[in-house]
Amino acid sequence: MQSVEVDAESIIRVITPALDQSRHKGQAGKIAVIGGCREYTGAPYFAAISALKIGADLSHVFCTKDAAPVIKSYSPELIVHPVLEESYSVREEDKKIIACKVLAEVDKWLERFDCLVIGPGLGRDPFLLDCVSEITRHARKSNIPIVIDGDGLFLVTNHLELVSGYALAVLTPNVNEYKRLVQKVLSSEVNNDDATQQVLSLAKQVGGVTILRKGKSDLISDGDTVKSVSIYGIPRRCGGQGDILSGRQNSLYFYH
Ligand SMILES: NC(=O)C1=CN([C@@H]2O[C@H](COP(=O)(O)OP(=O)(O)OC[C@H]3O[C@@H](n4cnc5c(N)ncnc54)[C@H](OP(=O)(O)O)[C@@H]3O)[C@@H](O)[C@H]2O)[C@@H](O)CC1
Ligand SMILES: Nc1ncnc2c1ncn2[C@@H]1O[C@H](COP(=O)(O)OP(=O)(O)OP(=O)(O)O)[C@@H](O)[C@H]1O
Repeated sequence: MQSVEVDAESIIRVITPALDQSRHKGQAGKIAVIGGCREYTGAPYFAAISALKIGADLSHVFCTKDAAPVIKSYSPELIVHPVLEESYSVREEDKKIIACKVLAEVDKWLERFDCLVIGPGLGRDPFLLDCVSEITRHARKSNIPIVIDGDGLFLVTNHLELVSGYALAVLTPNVNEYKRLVQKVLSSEVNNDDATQQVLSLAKQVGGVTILRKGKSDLISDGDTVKSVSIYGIPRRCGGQGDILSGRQNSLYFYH
């Protein structure tokens, strides 16, 4: 099976709304990133700021208390909520009540968002991931589009029910994340000889979510068709490029 190469630049030009003096703040997009912990403060920043650079009006970050002052210091444009907690800062007996508080804090804002990115720099702390599972469930109940990236993919690969059958979810796996997804969902290994068919099967098997497999050519499938984007960027492969993609994806999803 062949993928269809698309002209991503032309599509972006068509879907991005023109600047218009009659619009008010928020109409070009209110997005949020769920991510950022002790180790990773760059990833949520890259995702949140790139959504703004693409044209969103408001960009929020929900991160751990440790990560928040750092992310705030990168940019005054971001609205940063220090609400997530990792196990090391929560006593066992307080976990239930803290989890409820985290969820209540996020719920206050959730319905205002046009799209969420879940995962850049989230880390893998079990307590934090449990809270993020609940946030994902709430977002899904409210029909908010979600882009899952980074450690969010680690979470959903182990809990496929969080996204399974949710057509408003986009998963953006890199090489490692894709391999884990293929092994979990298709019980097989990555097949680069028929990459198009495999990404199609994967998207279908997860119930029509969109899979964007990052690589030399990005392959994108919703379980019905497969598109590819082969525009070449820069030859450097430094950390953070996927985070920028997921943040931009967030704004573009809303425009589309
Ligand atoms: N500044 C920040 O805050 C940033 C934070 N980040 C956050 O970190 C979290 C974990 O994400 P991650 O990117 O570190 O883990 P993962 O994707 O498993 O890669 C790890 C190793 O896998 C390999 N490898 C990767 N690609 C490959 C390829 N194409 N082909 C072959 N091998 C490949 C390569 O291993 P090596 O070759 O060095 O052995 C690489 O070193 C996540 O939350 C993310 O959002 C990042 O966004 C970066 C900026
Ligand atoms: N081998 C490659 N050649 C050209 N472009 C690539 C290659 N691999 C990835 N890319 C591009 O780089 C972007 C980021 O992909 P990458 O695989 O680095 O994501 P990631 O590992 O999730 O990034 P991050 O460091 O932000 O976590 C993708 O949009 C993809 O188009």
